[in-house]
Amino acid sequence: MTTSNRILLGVNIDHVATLRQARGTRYPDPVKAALDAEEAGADGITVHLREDRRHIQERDVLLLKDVLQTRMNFEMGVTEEMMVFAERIRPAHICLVPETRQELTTEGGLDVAGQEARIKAAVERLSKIGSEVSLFIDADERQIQASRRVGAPAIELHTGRYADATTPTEVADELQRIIDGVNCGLNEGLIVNAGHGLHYHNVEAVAAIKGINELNIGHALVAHALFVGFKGAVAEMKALILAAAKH
Ligand SMILES: CC(=O)[C@@H](O)[C@H](O)COP(=O)(O)O
Ligand SMILES: NCC(=O)COP(=O)(O)O
Repeated sequence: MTTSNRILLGVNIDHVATLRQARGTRYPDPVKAALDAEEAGADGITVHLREDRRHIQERDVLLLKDVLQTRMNFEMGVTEEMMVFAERIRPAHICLVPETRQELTTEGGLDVAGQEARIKAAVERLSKIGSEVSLFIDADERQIQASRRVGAPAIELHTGRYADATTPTEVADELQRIIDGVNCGLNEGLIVNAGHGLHYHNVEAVAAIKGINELNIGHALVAHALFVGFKGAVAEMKALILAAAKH
């Protein structure tokens, strides 16, 4: 069980691609954003190749595979098309996420407990290509224990409900749920990551949870980058989470 204060920042560049796709242009290029993020201290780059290709495209993933100095965390739905693509690019990390076409964003965690055989088969298949597989789940004991049973070495706890909480009580309850989830994951022997909806104003409490390995953050970074530049946005976030993790 790791209880060190070291915490990693995974920079999700999906929404750089969102801006590009909005006009069908060649810019802004998420590959450039990834390289800038690495220079500014990102420990890894996260991309979600959605089934509907609303932001990241295959071209982005293929280029990133060649140019990243850090490592790619490839988020994907559990579909045969994505399995085949992942086998082709062999990313260092793969995060299995739930996906529906109509959703605005990833609304909840993967139901691992409800489909253990299917997820176990996917984890086994993707582990064979040398990728570390994590499961994007809610901070729920049932899902965490199922994640361990299907053989995933890592989980990423969905922090969306915490990020969306409005009242102090709600925020405290959601934060406690994440803390309990982290402890449960560590007790199960899992690497515990977290992400979704994290922002400069809400990230410190999550970064301060002992034992979290990595935070994946995207939308807030891209939004802030409009005003301070991508490198500045990443460097600011990295400084914030490192300082919070030290306390
Ligand atoms: C799984 C997840 O949380 C990320 O992929 C992130 O949310 C990307 O943004 P969209 O959900 O808006 O595609
Ligand atoms: N898995 C979460 C992620 O990569 C980033 O989510 P968000 O910060 O864009 O909400």
